[in-house]
Amino acid sequence: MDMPAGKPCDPGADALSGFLPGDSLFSTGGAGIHGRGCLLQAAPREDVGACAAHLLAQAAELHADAAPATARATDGMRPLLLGLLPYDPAGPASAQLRVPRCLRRIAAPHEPLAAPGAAILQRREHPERDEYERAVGAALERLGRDTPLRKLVLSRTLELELDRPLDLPGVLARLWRASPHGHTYALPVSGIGAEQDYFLGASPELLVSREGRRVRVHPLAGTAARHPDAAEDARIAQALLASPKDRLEHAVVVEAIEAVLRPLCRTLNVPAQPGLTSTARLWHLGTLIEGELADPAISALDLAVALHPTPAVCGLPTADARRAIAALEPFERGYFAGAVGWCDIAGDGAWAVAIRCARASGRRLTLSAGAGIVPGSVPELEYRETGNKLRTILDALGLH
Ligand SMILES: C=C(O[C@H]1C=CC=C(C(=O)O)[C@@H]1O)C(=O)O
Repeated sequence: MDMPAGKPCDPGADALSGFLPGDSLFSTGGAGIHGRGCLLQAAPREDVGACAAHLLAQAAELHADAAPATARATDGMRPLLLGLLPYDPAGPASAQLRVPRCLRRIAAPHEPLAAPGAAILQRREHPERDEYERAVGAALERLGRDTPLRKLVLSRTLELELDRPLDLPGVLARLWRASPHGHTYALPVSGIGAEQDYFLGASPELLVSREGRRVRVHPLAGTAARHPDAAEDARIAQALLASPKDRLEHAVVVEAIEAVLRPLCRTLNVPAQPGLTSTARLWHLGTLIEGELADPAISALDLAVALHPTPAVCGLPTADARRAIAALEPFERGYFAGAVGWCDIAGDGAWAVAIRCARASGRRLTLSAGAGIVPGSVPELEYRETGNKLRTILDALGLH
């Protein structure tokens, strides 16, 4: 096992130019954590929280043994892990927890970034448009029946083969620049060295953050495509805020989150009305929920595990929605619609909903996006909405 301070960690002066195969990234707003290599890792199937606590305790011991050089190797940060939780804890993808060998804080890239210039050799939508729209129709039928199901999220994928391997540092820099208020992330998911598969993206949605007792959650649900004309863009945003269908889609998410957090918090503020959040391409309804933990031993990762999957990516009731999704989606979600983030040894951390993402394997990428279906959803519009969500990654690749 490599010691954390054995080698100096000098990934390069520029924010992401020194990003190497095996490195990890998670950013919130303008500040990022860049992890170099891997000191310890685990792929727990069950009890992710306990496994993380054990991993961090081991890391702390190693850090203590290498005390004088530790501050240099970890940029003064406490031992922390970067992690990825799959959408389905019982599915084939297992949770990934890794304590990087070295850590450093990095800032968002500020130079204008050239488009990567990759071209698409092959593209395949899975499911294809007709099949996706039929699945939305079938979901609407289920919602209309006498069932407890109130919402489910249906997704689709876009598989691409590029003419060259993905320029990961370049794409991450472009994702981060285009999502200055979101969470840009990249974690290795399998393979070794240059052959490493990555799960990457730029999520606008905070699943949960914890700092001491302070907890924040910022669920998003309800979407409209932005418009280049400012007046029209503002009109679209107001129409979204007033849309009963989108308000319902959003309210279901807030209700589920409140039900999880209320028993864990001694105070909890849940605004009665959603606000608006924007990305480069989309408007979303969002509600910032803030609270104070009753028990400070509950870590950011424990909270992420408790909340995941929210109805922003699954549905309500969760078990019914999960079953309906499994019946209607013809693919395995893997890490899409999971959670990605970090947690340190004090239990502080931040986790984003793993959306606006792709799994990359050399020249091959699988992009995924979903849309919340409630009574009143229109299959064609949900297809278009998922297309707009896929553009987060396509824009970063310089593709259309
Ligand atoms: C499931 C996704 O987005 C979620 C987050 C914001 C808005 C959503 C919506 O309006 O459907 C989704 O709940 C995705 O981007 O794949």
